[in-house]
Amino acid sequence: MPHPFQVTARCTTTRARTGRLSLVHGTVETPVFMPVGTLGTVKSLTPEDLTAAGAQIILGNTYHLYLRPGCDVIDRFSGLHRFMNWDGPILTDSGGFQVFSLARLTRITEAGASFQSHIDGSRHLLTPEKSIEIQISLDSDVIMCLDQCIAYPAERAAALAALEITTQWAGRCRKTWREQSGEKNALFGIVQGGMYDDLRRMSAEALTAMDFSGYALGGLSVGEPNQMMYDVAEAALPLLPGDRPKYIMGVGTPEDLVELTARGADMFDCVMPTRNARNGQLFTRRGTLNIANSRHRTDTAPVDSECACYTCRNYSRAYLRHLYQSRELLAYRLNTLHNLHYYLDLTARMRSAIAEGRFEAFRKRFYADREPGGA
Ligand SMILES: CNc1nc2c(CCNCc3ccccc3)c3nc(N)[nH]c(=O)c3cc2[nH]1
Repeated sequence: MPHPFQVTARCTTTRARTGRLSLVHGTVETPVFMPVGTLGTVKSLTPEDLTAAGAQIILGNTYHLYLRPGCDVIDRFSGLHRFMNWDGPILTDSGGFQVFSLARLTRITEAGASFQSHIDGSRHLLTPEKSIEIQISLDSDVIMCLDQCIAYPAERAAALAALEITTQWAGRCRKTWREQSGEKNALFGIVQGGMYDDLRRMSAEALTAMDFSGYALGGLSVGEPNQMMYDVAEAALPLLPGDRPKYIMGVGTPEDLVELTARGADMFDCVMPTRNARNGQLFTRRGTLNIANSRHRTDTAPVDSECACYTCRNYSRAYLRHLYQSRELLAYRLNTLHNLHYYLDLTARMRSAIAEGRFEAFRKRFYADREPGGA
């Protein structure tokens, strides 16, 4: 299929832009935040909840789903959509990052990543070909190349070695994708290179030459200072083709989404809205608040008086604090519904601001609303 992305509006004073990504299971308006659904579920939410909250595309994960429930189970449903009853677009990560961050006794060779399952200790070899085959069997709309994410800090030589393996694997991924999926779904290359601008340029040029449907910046949000992440993204994003979507993996806070959209990024994923919800940290326009704090004990107001989500329309901070203190299951669901709505609404407001030529005003207001001590 011709590459599936077109830019629909551009900011004149920053690199922010809106775009449209046409995928097999639907169209995605960018900038977009993609809720993480590691094990075929965005924890505590149904697909109807996700749609009501404004989710356009969700994330699945090759590593997790391959280990449990296993591809043979998902094959019975012809893919992840029917298995989890989500009929919108799905992006699957290739498993590289999860092997490094979750598995034990991982060994990387040119062949692939050999590792021990964090579930039962069984040994596996994840090759570029295998990762693409699993993502095709998941019927993923956006497939990610298998890559090697380098930790932070990393010596230049280690960053170079990881990007060379990543580049070699990208070629093998593209070959398998062309042979086995007929290019039906989109395939994204992942730029590595640590915090070294010259290595990032080398990686971006090598992947651009292979002509992918879209490109991701990997190797960020791995413990580096925030400003360093912004600087690496600022230097690397313009090296990628302007007519292809640019995805920054594992990012980030609301501020990160605003700052990286301003630098030209189109797609984001992060566990923060869902994970922090389960830890009682709620996002609002004024900043974050911790619902366990005793100051909310008798507060009859919603989390955020300007929020239109189900939680804010129906429940008070006092009730949410009570549920959280009681470790009631409903606490996780209501907190997650709110946080996900906040992230999805933030990206929807950015899309409108860019389309209407007022992104800088939006960015100023975003910071002006935030109270120093949080919400
Ligand atoms: C949090 N910081 C961070 N995350 C990164 C990820 C994973 C992105 N999230 C995908 C996901 C999908 C389903 C379930 C859970 C997570 C990366 N993935 C790849 N392939 N390569 C990276 O360099 C890379 C770098 C990252 N930094």
